[in-house]
Amino acid sequence: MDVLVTGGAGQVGLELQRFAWPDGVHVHAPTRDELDLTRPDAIAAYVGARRWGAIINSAAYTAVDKAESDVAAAWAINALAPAALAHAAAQAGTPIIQVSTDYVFDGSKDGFYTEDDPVAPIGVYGASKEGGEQAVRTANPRHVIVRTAWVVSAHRANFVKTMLRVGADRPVLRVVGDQQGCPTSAADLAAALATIALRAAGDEAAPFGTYHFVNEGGTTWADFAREIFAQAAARGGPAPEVEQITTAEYPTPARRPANSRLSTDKIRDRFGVQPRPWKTALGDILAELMD
Ligand SMILES: NC(=O)C1=CN([C@@H]2O[C@H](COP(=O)(O)OP(=O)(O)OC[C@H]3O[C@@H](n4cnc5c(N)ncnc54)[C@H](OP(=O)(O)O)[C@@H]3O)[C@@H](O)[C@H]2O)C=CC1
Ligand SMILES: Cc1cn([C@H]2C[C@H](O)[C@@H](COP(=O)(O)OP(=O)(O)O[C@H]3O[C@@H](C)C(=O)[C@@H](O)[C@H]3O)O2)c(=O)[nH]c1=O
Repeated sequence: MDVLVTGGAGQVGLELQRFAWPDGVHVHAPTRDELDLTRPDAIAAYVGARRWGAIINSAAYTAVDKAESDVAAAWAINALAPAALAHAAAQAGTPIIQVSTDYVFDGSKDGFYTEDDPVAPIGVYGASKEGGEQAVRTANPRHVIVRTAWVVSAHRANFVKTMLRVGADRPVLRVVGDQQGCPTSAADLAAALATIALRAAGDEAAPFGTYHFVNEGGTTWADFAREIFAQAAARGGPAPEVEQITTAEYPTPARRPANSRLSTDKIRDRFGVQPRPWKTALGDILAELMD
């Protein structure tokens, strides 16, 4: 079976290629040069060229602050490209797995968001990703939308790598402590996506729909930073002090939800996926980066 992975050079796309797929599964991860997702004609041609078992769209415009002033580009990659991919997949009878984000929520809920909670994005990135969700739902009934959050890995730009880099230079870091979410290992997410893709490819009656996958447990960015440095210090890495500040004290172009913790009950129940605690997953990432 052939599986198409977009965004192959990204955090999740890289882990999808490293994943130990069963024998007989071939993962194709075209580069941006081989498949430019801003070109619907190129998407239709690439998808139509082969009989795909499943398509996993992990490509996205992920620069949350930059998206506020680069609206057309964010919408092109986060909404129009998923629409084209889902449409081409539907014409071939192929299931599509679309990766989405906790930033579709406004953060006003007190507790963990379920898949039934209403979306209300507060920034361009979240709005464009929500546009992608809607487009995929409309274009292809054989879809699985997987919302995730706070994705980290040993690759590309992410909060763990930023903290280690900045923490090596400064004795005190100021980090917001009033935004709650769920850190997620790109490798753990990739394993969940692979489970879903294999099921969706082989089962007409697979439980298509919208799901959440994050590592287990919630935290704040400040406490996430503290745990990064606690584990890094045990490996001989930097141990700066983390000063907890408010969102108002760390102004950014994009607003971010105050709470975007996601419930994973549905994916556990329907796909049998069991997320690990985020601190355990973080340990594997630091081992890869530092050992
Ligand atoms: N990172 C996070 O914290 C979170 C991510 N998500 C979602 O998870 C998914 C994966 O994110 P992640 O792996 O972290 O993202 P990355 O930013 O690491 O990777 C995104 C990938 O998309 C590719 N891409 C962007 N534009 C185009 C284009 N026009 N044509 C082809 N490829 C393009 C990039 O290509 P290139 O290498 O050339 O730049 C890159 O390989 C996304 O859907 C994202 O919205 C959800 C929640 C949190
Ligand atoms: C670097 C830094 C950030 N912060 C704050 C800013 C922000 O509120 C929070 C996280 O900042 P970042 O810019 O690293 O993360 P951000 O770009 O908001 O991460 C998001 O990316 C997109 C793609 C998603 O889908 C989300 O789930 C989420 O992971 O930490 C500090 O308070 N101090 C610091 O030194």
